[in-house]
Amino acid sequence: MMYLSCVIISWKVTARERVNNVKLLIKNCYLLPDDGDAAAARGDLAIEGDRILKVGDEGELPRDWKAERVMEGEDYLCLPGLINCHTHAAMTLLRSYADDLPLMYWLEKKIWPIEARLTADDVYWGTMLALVEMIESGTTTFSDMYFFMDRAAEAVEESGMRACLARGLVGTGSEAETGLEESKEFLEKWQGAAKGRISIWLGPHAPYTCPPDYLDKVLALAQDYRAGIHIHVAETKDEVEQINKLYGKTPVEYLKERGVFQFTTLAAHCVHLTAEDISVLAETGTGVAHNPESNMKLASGIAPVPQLLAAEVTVGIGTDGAASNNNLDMLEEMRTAALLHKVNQMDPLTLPAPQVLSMATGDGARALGLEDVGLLKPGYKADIILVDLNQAHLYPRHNLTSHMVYAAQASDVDTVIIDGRIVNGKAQSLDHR
Ligand SMILES: CSC[C@H]1O[C@@H](n2cnc3c(O)ncnc32)[C@H](O)[C@@H]1O
Ligand SMILES: [Zn+2]
Repeated sequence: MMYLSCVIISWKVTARERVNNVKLLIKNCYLLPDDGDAAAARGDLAIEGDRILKVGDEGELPRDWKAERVMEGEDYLCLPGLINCHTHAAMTLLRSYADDLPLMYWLEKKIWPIEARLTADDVYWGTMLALVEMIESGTTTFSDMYFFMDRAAEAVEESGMRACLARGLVGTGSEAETGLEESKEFLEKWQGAAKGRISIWLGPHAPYTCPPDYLDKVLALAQDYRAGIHIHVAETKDEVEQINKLYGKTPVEYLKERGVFQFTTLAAHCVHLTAEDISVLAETGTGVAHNPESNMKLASGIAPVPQLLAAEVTVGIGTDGAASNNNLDMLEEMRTAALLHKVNQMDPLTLPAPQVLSMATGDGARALGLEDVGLLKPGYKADIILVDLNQAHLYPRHNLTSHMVYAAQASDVDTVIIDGRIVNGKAQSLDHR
């Protein structure tokens, strides 16, 4: 833990000159066209405070507007920050701790026993490690479900990141009531904190850990606090069988019957769905967090993403925790999503690059109910990444959208801006070009 805290503190020091909400102008950078067409145009992007003021030709700069800081964008692609729709940040501490196992064995025999021994401090440092990894690889918002969430929220506040945080809730055993109490206190203390960068959700873990009477209590809390619900759904065949045995329903039917989908809901995984389940998710406006690498590694299956998209369900992308992935790299996750569904459908037209990039940005934001996040548009939050295109693997520049999905690497991310602030360590290099 000592070594980990030294690494993180040194990252914080490198990023010490975070630029605070100034008038920032990124000049002549590449901007992707809205329709993901081949040609990326060049243009300027202006930020004032926490918001985008102007992008390329969109919007007008006031005549007397003068940038306080100018960045030359010549070799940079400017993108909305990536949105990791489902993770368990502090599980970085369990990276490569238990691999090559199926979900339930992995959880019951390996993960839950060691999680029972984690302390609040562990969760702070594990979350901090995740934040460094996510920010340095271009993620600007994440949606998390774990415990000791006060400490996770502290880490988020310090890092400058945007996050939707949920205290995970298991409805059996002594933890059940404590979890509800803690969720209530968490909502009261942290909803809208860190200048609005933190949103608090409720995190009933899964249909198989949350019996009906417990889900009802969670929903009563959701009603009182107008909070969203973040839940694992239909992740494995075993889950579907177990819920069918218990309630004679699919996991989605079970949650629908309890009234879960009447609230803003983020359903993680959704691997094993019926056609009827997909209609329910579409009709209720439920967002889905697709986690292809975790689903592949735990051999849970392949989520019916093309079918969900055809039904107009909003699908974002997540990494899941670092113990089942084993990293938090959203560029890699995009590439996996695109390739997995093409080969699964035996159709290279499935999940084209522009669609996958939207899932990892604007669609992810919509799945998290963040209305002014995820797009480079005037009035939107200034959550922006600059990717350094001057890399052997990013030449020639035929199609920059494709480059982001199929060729870019985490280390290409140069500058990360969240809420108008530069939050990463490498960013200062731009100043000296
Ligand atoms: C109660 S806090 C969250 C809880 O979820 C566990 N978890 C991590 N990955 C998964 C997954 O893929 N499916 C179900 N549960 C998962 C994590 O270890 C925490 O205990
Ligand atoms: Zn998960």
